[in-house]
Amino acid sequence: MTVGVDVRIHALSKHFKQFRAVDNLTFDVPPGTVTGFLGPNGSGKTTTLRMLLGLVRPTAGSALIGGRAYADLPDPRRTVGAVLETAGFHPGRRGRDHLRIVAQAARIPQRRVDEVLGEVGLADAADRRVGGYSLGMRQRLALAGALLGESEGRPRLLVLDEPSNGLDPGGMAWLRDLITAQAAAGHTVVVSSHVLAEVSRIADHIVIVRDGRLRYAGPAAAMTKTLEETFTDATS
Ligand SMILES: Nc1ncnc2c1ncn2[C@@H]1O[C@H](COP(=O)(O)OP(=O)(O)OP(=O)(O)O)[C@@H](O)[C@H]1O
Repeated sequence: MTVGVDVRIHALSKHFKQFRAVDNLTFDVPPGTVTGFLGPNGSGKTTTLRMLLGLVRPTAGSALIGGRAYADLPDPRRTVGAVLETAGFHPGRRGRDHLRIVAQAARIPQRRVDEVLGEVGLADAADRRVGGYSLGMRQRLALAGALLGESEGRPRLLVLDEPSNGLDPGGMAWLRDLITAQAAAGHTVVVSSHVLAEVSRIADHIVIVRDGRLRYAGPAAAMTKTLEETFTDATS
């Protein structure tokens, strides 16, 4: 097993005019672990993840994946998979066609499309238009897109922003198994979620932010209280 991709957030800030959405944030994500990225609504989690993925330009600081900014990765879609939001699909497109287009753009073999459709439980719905998908089905399609670039023996980073949104209980259990299997295979997973009970079952490492600032970072095993109590202490 190869363990490789770490994430380093250093003195990262994003200001929207006078508003500090992310404020001098520094933390590391160890490679091959699941890191739970937590914080109340509006605390800057999505903005941080978008900067990590090169979608938002930082006001200051850096967000590095294996020592490089996303834009400098030689093969970003194969190194990083992300689930950010489920609203961005073309409603008239079929699930399989959406993935085919993503695969083609990233020079990922088309055979991966059917593999990931099976992995996320969408094989039977692959030829339906995404506009008719439920929220949970769109979330599964987003996860399929994040898994497309995976290839044998190559460590990756998965960035998952609220991935359990809309999933039914079976879907939540499936997602939990997927995330722990990813880390067991040497991949790094950063997952933001408000479902603390789920996070406490899967996370090796916990990062908590509030008002764009770091409030807690450390191994889950080192917490002296429950995740709920740690979260409340860190954010009140
Ligand atoms: N493009 C933007 N322009 C202005 N303000 C923004 C922009 N993007 C985010 N913000 C603000 O930055 C703050 C942090 O937002 P962000 O989405 O990062 O929080 P979050 O922790 O992901 O919240 P949630 O848990 O609700 O998803 C919010 O107050 C939000 O309104």
